[in-house]
Amino acid sequence: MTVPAISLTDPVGPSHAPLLLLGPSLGTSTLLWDRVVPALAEHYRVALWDLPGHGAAPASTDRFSIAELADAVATAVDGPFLYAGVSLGGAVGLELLLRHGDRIAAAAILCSGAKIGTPEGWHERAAQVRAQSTSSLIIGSAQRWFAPGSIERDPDLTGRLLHVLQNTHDESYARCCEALAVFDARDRLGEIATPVLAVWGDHDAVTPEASAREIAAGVQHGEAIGIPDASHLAPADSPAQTAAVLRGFFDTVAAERAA
Ligand SMILES: O=C(O)CC1=CCC(=O)O1
Repeated sequence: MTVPAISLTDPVGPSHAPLLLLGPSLGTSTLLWDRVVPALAEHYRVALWDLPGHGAAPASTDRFSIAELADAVATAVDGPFLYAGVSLGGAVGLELLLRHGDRIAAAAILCSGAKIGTPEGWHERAAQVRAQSTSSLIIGSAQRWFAPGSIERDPDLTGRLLHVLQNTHDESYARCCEALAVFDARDRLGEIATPVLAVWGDHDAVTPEASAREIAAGVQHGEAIGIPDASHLAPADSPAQTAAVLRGFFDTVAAERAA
C-alpha cells in the first residue's frame, strides 16, 4: 500500500483546547480556511492538512483512495480530535468516522457528499488535467466554487485560491479525481455513531442540499444546515457564518457529552 503524502500545519490556539482538524477541497489548500481560522482558534487548537500535491504537501503519483487519505490524516495527529472538511475533505471526514471514529468527538462535513459526482466525470477531469494541466480548470472552477458576489467581495482570497489550483501538481490532482471516482460511503453511513453536522451552501450545484441531507439522515446522530450566501467553498464565501455554524455544533456536542 502507498501512503498518500499529506501535510499538516502546527496547531494554533489555546494549548489546552480540543484539537480541531480542518480539511480542504480538491484543488485548494489550507488557504480555504484562512478567513475562518482566527475565529475558531479562539476556542480550539486548529490544525489544517493539505492534499497530496496541493499547497504544502509533496506530490503523490501512485494511486490512493479516500480511505488511505483518512488513514494518513489520522496517523499525522495524536489522540482525539474534532474534524471539519470541505467536499473531498468532507469525504475524508466520512472515512475518518468509519475507520477512526473512536478518536473523533464530532465532525462537520461541509459542501460534500457520501458520493460526489460520477465516476465518468472524475475520469474525464483526470484526463483533462493530465493533458492540459490544472490551468485548464480555472474558469470552470471559479464558477463552481464561489457564490455570486464573492469574487468582488474578496478578490484577494478568491484569486489566491485559484492560484493554488493553478499551482497544484497535475498528477496528484488527477489521482484525487480517481479516488473520488470510486468513493461511495452511502451504504456505510449507518455505521457512523459520532455526531455529524452536514452543511450545504445554498448556491452549490456540485453537492447541493440533498447531499447534506443524505449524510445527516444516514448517520446515527446527524443534522443538516444550509448557509444562504455560500456556494461550494463555504469557508471562503461565508467565513463568519461558517465559523458560527461550526462553533455552535461543536459546543452543543461538548455540552451534551458533559451533561
Ligand atoms: O468540481 C470542483 O472543483 C469541486 C469539488 C468537487 C470535489 C471537491 O473536493 O471539490
